[in-house]
Amino acid sequence: MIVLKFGGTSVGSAERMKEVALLVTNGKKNIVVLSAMSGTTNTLVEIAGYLYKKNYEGAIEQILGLEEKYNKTIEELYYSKEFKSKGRELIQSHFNYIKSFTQDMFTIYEEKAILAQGELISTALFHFLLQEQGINSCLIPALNFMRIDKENEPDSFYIKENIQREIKEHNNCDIFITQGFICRNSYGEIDNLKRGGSDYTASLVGVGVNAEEIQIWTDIDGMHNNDPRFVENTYPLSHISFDEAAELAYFGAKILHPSSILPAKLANIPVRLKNTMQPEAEGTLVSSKTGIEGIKAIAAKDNITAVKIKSGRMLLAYGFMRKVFEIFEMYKTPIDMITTSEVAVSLTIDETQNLAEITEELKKFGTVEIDTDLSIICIVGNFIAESKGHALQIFDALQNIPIRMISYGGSKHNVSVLVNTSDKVEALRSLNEKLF
Ligand SMILES: Nc1ncnc2c1ncn2[C@@H]1O[C@H](COP(=O)(O)OP(=O)(O)O)[C@@H](O)[C@H]1O
Ligand SMILES: N[C@@H](CC(=O)OP(=O)(O)O)C(=O)O
Repeated sequence: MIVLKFGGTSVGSAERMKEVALLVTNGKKNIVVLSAMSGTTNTLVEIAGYLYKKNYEGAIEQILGLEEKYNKTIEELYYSKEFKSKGRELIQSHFNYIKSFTQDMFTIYEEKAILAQGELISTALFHFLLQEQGINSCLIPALNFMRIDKENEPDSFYIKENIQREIKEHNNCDIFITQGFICRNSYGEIDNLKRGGSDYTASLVGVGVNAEEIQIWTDIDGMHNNDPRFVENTYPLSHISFDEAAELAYFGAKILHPSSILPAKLANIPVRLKNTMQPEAEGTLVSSKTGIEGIKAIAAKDNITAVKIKSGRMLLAYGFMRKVFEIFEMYKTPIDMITTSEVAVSLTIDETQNLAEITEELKKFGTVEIDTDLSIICIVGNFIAESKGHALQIFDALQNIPIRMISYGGSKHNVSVLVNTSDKVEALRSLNEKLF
């Protein structure tokens, strides 16, 4: 079995959906994971924003705009009157549900239910499309098998058991369609795997059914060596290892959700990144093979905050680091980079909801400085300990850029530098010129 995930741009119009239909019908029993049509989740987030503020006029305007977009898509998507009418009914029922929130209390639970509508609609529309084409497809609702636990981590055992049950129950189907992104939480409420989470769904589904391969179909021909949104002349990498892909995804390569590689790595299921608009392009294969030595790619992660704790008294004492880390653990805030000196510890975080409380706690150990608007530039590759010159190349490329922190040697796949976000694009371009 192969799991094929199509992102928002890949199902972003009637025309695109028809192309996806051609790609998934290759005679095999595949599982298709779909995101919401592009722009939908962003609009649903905006609608939720209006509803929180009780700005019903603003909410209704957005809701009607989105509904109209879907009604237009229906006209282009289906050929027969029967399916056009089925599509319209489906849209009406989802939008009546969304409109119902303009009359009631609005909390995070309602927000999550609204955000789920994008994937519920795209998968139902796609299922109708395959049915109209005479393809024997089945919808298997993600809300029946995708679950996260109290720590917001996927419940792998539950997912495996329930997706396999769903597939068995629909044994006569040729193509299985399910929603990316959405799930239930440990209380059974509708929840999600965070923005961009459909890749994560694909990976968890792939592991749940022990797939031959997990394919992530998007709007670019694979993982590029640098961020194509900021740098010209980037190129796709034909092969990278699980570790390299995980570092790139975590440090900002938007093509993959940060958590999507780990489940595939643990189950040793290859992940292939493909371009829906150019299916013949080779794409990128992510697997356990390490590949050649050297620098492979660069990514950047924004919205980084640096926290510096200065304490002449405590640092030399053993146990100091543990106390610092415990505070971040207490507030469930992951640390990305860390450096130490004799009198200070500097570290970076990207989740700042609890920064005020963390700062108060840290002040018990010394003075605390907070720096915002920073970016981590992550240089990824296979740096074996004996090889020389990589650091020199990197710092030569960054000679005109103020560097705030450096992390080298933490893993053999990653060198990270912290820069001001205002210098990020120049840093990415300069590294591109010097390294590739
Ligand atoms: N290193 C990279 N390689 C490829 N794409 C990247 C990279 N870094 C950022 N991107 C961006 O990721 C986009 C694809 O991700 P995304 O927009 O989430 O797709 P989808 O909607 O299919 O999930 C590309 O269009 C590209 O601009
Ligand atoms: N629709 C969700 C989930 C997702 O993964 O979308 P995409 O595959 O288009 O990045 C989002 O926009 O966050």
